[in-house]
Amino acid sequence: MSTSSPVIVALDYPQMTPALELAASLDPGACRLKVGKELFTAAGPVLVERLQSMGFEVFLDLKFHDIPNTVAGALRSAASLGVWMANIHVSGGRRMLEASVEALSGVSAPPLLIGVTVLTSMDTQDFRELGFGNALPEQVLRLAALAKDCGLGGVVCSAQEASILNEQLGSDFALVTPGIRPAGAAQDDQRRVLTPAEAMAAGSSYLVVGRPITRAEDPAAALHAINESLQLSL
Ligand SMILES: O=C(O)c1cc(=O)[nH]c(=O)n1[C@@H]1O[C@H](COP(=O)(O)O)[C@@H](O)[C@H]1O
Repeated sequence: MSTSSPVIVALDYPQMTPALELAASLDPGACRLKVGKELFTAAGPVLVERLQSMGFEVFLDLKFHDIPNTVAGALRSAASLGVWMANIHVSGGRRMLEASVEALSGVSAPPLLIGVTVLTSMDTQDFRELGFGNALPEQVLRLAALAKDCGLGGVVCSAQEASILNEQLGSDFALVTPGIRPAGAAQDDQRRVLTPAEAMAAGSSYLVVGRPITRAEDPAAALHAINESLQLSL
């Protein structure tokens, strides 16, 4: 099932059971689901298939970052699971990005291929420590422009960078934004954050939301409140 909600709920759980319980409490018409490194390492492809058979579109967030041949193979495996979205690190460089696009070119109904720019857990200080000479938003724009040039469908970035990316790269390039926190919610380890409504106003295409939903007393109600704040009645 497809949904008009931009919300992707991050299922960051250590095992299959709590992930399936949470999924069962949500409506596939009201969100998509993200399976990341922790859950996929524990539960594997079977879990992805279970979520899809419950009607959810799945973002397989394994952030591949390796030599071109290895990433291309990993993406072919992801595509064979029938996932809706998959991601790779743009900092793997042009040849890795082009090999990724090429790997999916022969696949029927391939996942939307998204490049990770600068993680939303990083702030300017973390970024400087890595020795980058330019400012953080400039680096996000540089990586996003490279991703677009290589044929990716969009990038993961902070919603704080969404308006500049939209302006420079056009609105048909998807912006997937984690670091979403409803007003008053704990920031946790995220650093570049915006509220759901602010992120949409800035030009985000999809909002990745984990703990504000999964750790809520009533996750379905927390998701509903976010959709309502976006004036979506689903
Ligand atoms: O690729 C991602 O999804 C991702 C990229 C990024 O820059 N920052 C980021 O937080 N994420 C993921 O988005 C989710 C955010 O979860 P919460 O911080 O709990 O809302 C986590 O599953 C992260 O792995």
